[in-house]
Amino acid sequence: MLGLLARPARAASLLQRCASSAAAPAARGHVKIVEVSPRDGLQNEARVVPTATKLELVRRLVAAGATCVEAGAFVSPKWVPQMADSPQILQQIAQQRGVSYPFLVPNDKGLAALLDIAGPRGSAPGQTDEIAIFTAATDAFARANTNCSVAESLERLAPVTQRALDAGLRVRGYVSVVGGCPYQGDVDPAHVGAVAKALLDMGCYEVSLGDTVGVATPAAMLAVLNECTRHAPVERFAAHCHDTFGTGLANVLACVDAGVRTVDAAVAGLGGCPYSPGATGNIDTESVVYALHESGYSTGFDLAALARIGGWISEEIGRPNGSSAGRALLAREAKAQRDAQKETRARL
Ligand SMILES: CC(C)(COP(=O)([O-])OP(=O)([O-])OC[C@H]1O[C@@H](n2cnc3c(N)ncnc32)[C@H](O)[C@@H]1OP(=O)([O-])[O-])[C@@H](O)C(=O)NCCC(=O)NCCSC(=O)C[C@@](C)(O)CC(=O)[O-]
Repeated sequence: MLGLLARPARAASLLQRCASSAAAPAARGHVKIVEVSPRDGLQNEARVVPTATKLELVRRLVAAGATCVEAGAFVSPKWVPQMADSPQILQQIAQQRGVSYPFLVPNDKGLAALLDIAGPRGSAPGQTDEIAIFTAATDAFARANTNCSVAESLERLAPVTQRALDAGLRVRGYVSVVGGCPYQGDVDPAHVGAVAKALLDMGCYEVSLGDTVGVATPAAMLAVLNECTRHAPVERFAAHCHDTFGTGLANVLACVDAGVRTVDAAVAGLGGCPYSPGATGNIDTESVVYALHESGYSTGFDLAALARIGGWISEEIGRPNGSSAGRALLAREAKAQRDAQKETRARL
């Protein structure tokens, strides 16, 4: 991929090819993208984003090829006001066959509220087939995020997980601050491995490794992955990278090279971390999809459609588009449209 940078003409034609088709060659297999923008991307927005906009974001992402969209969080609205309409989202989401819509659940109260709407799996309306539970690699971050230590959060989450599994839901786990903590600094990868193991032992089908504040490097993510894979095969782990220091995409690609086949990302690089000053959003889905397609992986996404969603949602919430890949694709599309109009006028 880096070779492209030195060859603008080839880069331009690759961009055009990427923008025109989701069906890039997939010689190296499929990477699942968990689109987290409706939840992780929007949760820190100070201005309330209308429920209809969130639903439209989910709808557009699925239309662009997403098969897993993290659609909201049944957390305390006192802690995260932006997620207060998650029950309405779950009720109103136009669910598509073959697409998962996980919701974050921090405790029994959140699960009870979700099950009140969703019911056991298979009982419509408003069903989801998946929840995501979350803890951290450090006590300081766990306290800031969930008001309890890591050990306490695991104790709290075990019965939540069991109850969700009994209701037929799949449970995904998150470990935050795997690459560094804004309060405690360095994080021991072996400790991340132990927390990830606890989530897997509980019944999580997968654990997403969150570089929450975007400080990890590829070497750091690989050290974490090495420790985690002492406990379970690499397919049980996902990469969740933020891009504060510009290493997000390199971290994702290093993890994929090491065998990770699920990557979390947010369109337009939406997001941020309320507990880490200056932390930027999630790695943008557009650059992840571009880099994966160009590296021979499939993702199922239509990159041009994704770029349009990034432009649209950025305008809706009044933020600059945080995806440089998305901005480039949109600029090229706009130029192609202008050229086509010029040509039409010239022919008349
Ligand atoms: C865990 C708690 C609830 C503990 O919060 P607490 O204050 O210790 O709990 P509490 O039991 O004392 O409850 C406080 C109030 O919240 C209510 N409450 C309690 N639970 C719920 C619930 N589920 N749904 C709705 N309301 C709830 C509860 O009823 C009570 O209301 P009051 O009685 O005062 O009116 C709180 O700390 C919380 O909600 N934290 C969530 C914070 C959060 O959502 N953070 C962002 C998601 S994690 C993340 O972004 C990282 C990730 C996943 O993306 C990966 C990465 O990047 O690393």
